Amino acid sequence: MVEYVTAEEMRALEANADYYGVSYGTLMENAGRKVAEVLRALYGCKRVLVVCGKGNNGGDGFVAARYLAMSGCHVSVILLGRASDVKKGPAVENLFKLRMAKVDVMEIEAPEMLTRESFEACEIIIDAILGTGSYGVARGLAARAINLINNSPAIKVSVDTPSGFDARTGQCPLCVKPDLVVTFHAMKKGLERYNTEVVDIGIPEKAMTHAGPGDLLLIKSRGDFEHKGQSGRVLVIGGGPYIGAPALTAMAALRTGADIVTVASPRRAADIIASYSPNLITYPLSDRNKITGADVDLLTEQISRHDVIVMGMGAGHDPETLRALGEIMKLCDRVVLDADALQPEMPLKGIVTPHRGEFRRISGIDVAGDGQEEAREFSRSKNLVTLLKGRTDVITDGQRVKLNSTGSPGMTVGGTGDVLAGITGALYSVNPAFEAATAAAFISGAAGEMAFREKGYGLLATDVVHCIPYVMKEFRQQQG
Ligand SMILES: NC(=O)C1=CN([C@@H]2O[C@H](COP(=O)(O)OP(=O)(O)OC[C@H]3O[C@@H](n4cnc5c(N)ncnc54)[C@H](O)[C@@H]3O)[C@@H](O)[C@H]2O)[C@H](O)CC1
Ligand SMILES: [K+]
Repeated sequence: MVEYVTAEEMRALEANADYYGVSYGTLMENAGRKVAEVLRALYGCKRVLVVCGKGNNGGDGFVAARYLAMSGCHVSVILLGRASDVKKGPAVENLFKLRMAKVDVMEIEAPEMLTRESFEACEIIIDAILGTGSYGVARGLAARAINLINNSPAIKVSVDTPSGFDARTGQCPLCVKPDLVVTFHAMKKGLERYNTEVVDIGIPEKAMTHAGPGDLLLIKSRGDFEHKGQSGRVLVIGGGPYIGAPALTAMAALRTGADIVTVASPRRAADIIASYSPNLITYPLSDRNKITGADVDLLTEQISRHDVIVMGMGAGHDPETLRALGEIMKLCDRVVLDADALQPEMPLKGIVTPHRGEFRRISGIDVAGDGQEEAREFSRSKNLVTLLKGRTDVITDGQRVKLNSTGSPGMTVGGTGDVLAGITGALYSVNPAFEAATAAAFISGAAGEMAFREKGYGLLATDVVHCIPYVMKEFRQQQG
């Protein structure tokens, strides 16, 4: 079965590869070298013209040109722009390396410099103008070059995608018509219509199996929206015998980017939480000490005014409370269930975030190994997403499985599970469940690592909450 990846998924894989030790530069070196190897194997060493864009696709072209030149081929390079326009990072480095290898690079500063002759004195043209970063119809110098390439009698080899190909739509209004496409790592939708070779460029297994910064690229959070409330409205239903748990969940949801977080708790807990932080809106329930059946109707309106409901933390095991939680769950669409809401008789749905003991309680299964198969089967049978917490977390929707190994020994302190539930709820309010749970596990663990670096074993769950925005900012900044 052909496995496809989207442009966004490739960007996420690249970011995870970099995080797991295979840098962008190494990926580009591997990509360009593979293009040169495939081309030499198929066509031998002909006169080659490499046409490069300003982005990383062009960077691959610089690397391919260097390898072909070093193996004795006659290579010339056209850059559609000035050297100073080339994307910072591995592309610029490889333009420098290419020039150090004494390969001539012609910088095109004006369209009239691109003439039919430029594309005729060669037998092979490598099209490294646009790759997965292309959007919309090819324009400017790229459009002119595409037309001239297509009018040339030379063999055309496209790097990653034919330039002008929109990897989001698979459409190609104005595209290079290649004899061969050498695409990286996996097929892209729409490339089936070309003679395409998929080459491995060394993306490590862990970049695919484990959560990483790339998974933050696949989700939206505050900053991706304009108006208040668009970044998600989370209702936390919990508290009673315990008061801190729902407060930790709520603060974590705010720190992750939810716009509005309301805590619905029994009256005593609600009063204390309201005094704990002015950032939190509290909604006192009917009884002073525990969640009861009277709260089911009381909460109907609140539930309709929020995108996600995070339930269970600190609610206790009183039979009336558990019955009430089960009834409330039936009113919810998107829900994150944690702690006391994780009972076998409950109508479990949405995202469940059990540790192994809670997983045993809801599934009857004692997880032996890493829990992947057990969690996947449970998610499949219940049609929900399981985030099974452990030294390595397992996130699954019954089909896909992702592992998360961020986290620190200090996170055994009480409350970190409440924090994870809050992060999960905030992300689930504006993202699909599986992507939200994967990113939440990564963020929670990375925030725990940051807190551990600062506080060692003395870290508290509130320290983890404090680190959430720093972690999110750090990883999103790295992606540019
Ligand atoms: N996926 C991997 O593991 C690797 C991918 N590599 C290569 O990187 C490109 C993607 O690079 P990126 O910099 O994101 O974008 P592009 O180079 O494709 O293009 C960006 C460049 O082009 C301009 N632009 C965008 N759309 C258009 C348009 N319609 N018309 C004209 N110009 C356009 C934009 O302004 C930028 O300047 C991927 O395909 C791989 O080839 C890594 O190098 C190796 C690992
Ligand atoms: K290309």
